[in-house]
Amino acid sequence: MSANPFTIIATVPNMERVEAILGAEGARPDYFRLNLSHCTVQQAVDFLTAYNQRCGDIPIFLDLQGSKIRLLREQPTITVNAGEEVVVCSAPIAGKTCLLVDAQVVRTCIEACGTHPSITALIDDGKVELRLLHPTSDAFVPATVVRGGKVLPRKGFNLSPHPICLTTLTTVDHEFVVKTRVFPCVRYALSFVSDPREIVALRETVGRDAPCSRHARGCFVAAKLERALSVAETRALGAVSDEMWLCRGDMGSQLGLPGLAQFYRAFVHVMPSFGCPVILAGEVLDHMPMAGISTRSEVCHLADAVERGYTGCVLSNETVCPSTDNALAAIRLVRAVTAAAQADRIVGSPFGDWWAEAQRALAEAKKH
Ligand SMILES: Nc1ncnc2c1ncn2[C@@H]1O[C@H](COP(=O)(O)OP(=O)(O)OP(=O)(O)O)[C@@H](O)[C@H]1O
Ligand SMILES: CC(=O)C(=O)O
Repeated sequence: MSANPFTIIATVPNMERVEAILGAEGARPDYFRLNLSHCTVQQAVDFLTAYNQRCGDIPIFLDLQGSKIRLLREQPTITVNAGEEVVVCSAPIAGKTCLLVDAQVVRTCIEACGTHPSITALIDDGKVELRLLHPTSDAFVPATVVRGGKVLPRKGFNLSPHPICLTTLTTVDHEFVVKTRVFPCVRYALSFVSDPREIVALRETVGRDAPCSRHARGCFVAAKLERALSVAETRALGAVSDEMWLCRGDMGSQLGLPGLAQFYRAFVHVMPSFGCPVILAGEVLDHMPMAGISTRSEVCHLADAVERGYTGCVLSNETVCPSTDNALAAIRLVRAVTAAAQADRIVGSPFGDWWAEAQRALAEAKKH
């Protein structure tokens, strides 16, 4: 069997899922990922202590929130319906259906509503959509639900264009980094980056002497591309990052789905010039968590990802989903499909003649 250079990063919610994955045949990912937005600093440290003992030789990405906006931890789980009136606020208000965000985000929404008549907020990658209305108080922003659904704590809250640009780490991320840099297996992924100074600040916070600073530039950092950026801005991020993740969940909320398609079409051609590996993230096998089977479309897209030169993918819901069986099946399927799609495997497959013909066609196209 040929080597499969396509790497798999599997998101895990807890050590039980790590154990289940490690104990299963043929479902071993190359890296794990823990999203720090869903745990406290102490929970992250406890998890990493156990992880380090069990499988510290497998690097794990710690995903930092950066400038990503999320509903607060205190957000009650509720269902909102299309047409319903709700409010966006930072603390519960009696008699109103509240969507809780940081006070700074409420202020940002109020300012934005003053200058733009129609602002949309997308929650949980667009599963719930709000139209923000003219605010009459500085405590909340009224909104109408355009697309109803379940609202859960800590889900992403997207305003487009994304209103926060950082040049350094937030206080919360700083605390996570200081407490987790002692684990040699740790790598970092930074959400919603827009400025290379954020990456530099992260490496400086980790420091050269930290146990996880085992790479050429110190600690390993993946920049998560999730918002509208120019080619020059993306190149500048690529120049200081060890790899970049194209995060299509949030990017789809930021650009809209037709916008994502337009951006994506051009992005793949510019990608080889970034000078660092690019990983595909967000809804890679979106049908697996619920259905336990992927669509043909998802499988073909994985083959395209190999062809385009993505060096791997991040599995999110696919491996945190309640069904361990479906999580294992997702990892196995990515492995099987991306291995089968490697050029040297196609040569010896029943499609070898197709591959030879494809190479001839590509060479011919290059001449013109
Ligand atoms: N450590 C965890 N504890 C509890 N639930 C988790 C944990 N990690 C992930 N989840 C659940 O799985 C979902 C998918 O995880 P994931 O981290 O990929 O998505 P996310 O919250 O949308 O963030 P991002 O956009 O950064 O990927 C989360 O929204 C959350 O509901
Ligand atoms: C994975 C991720 O962060 C996204 O697709 O938005």
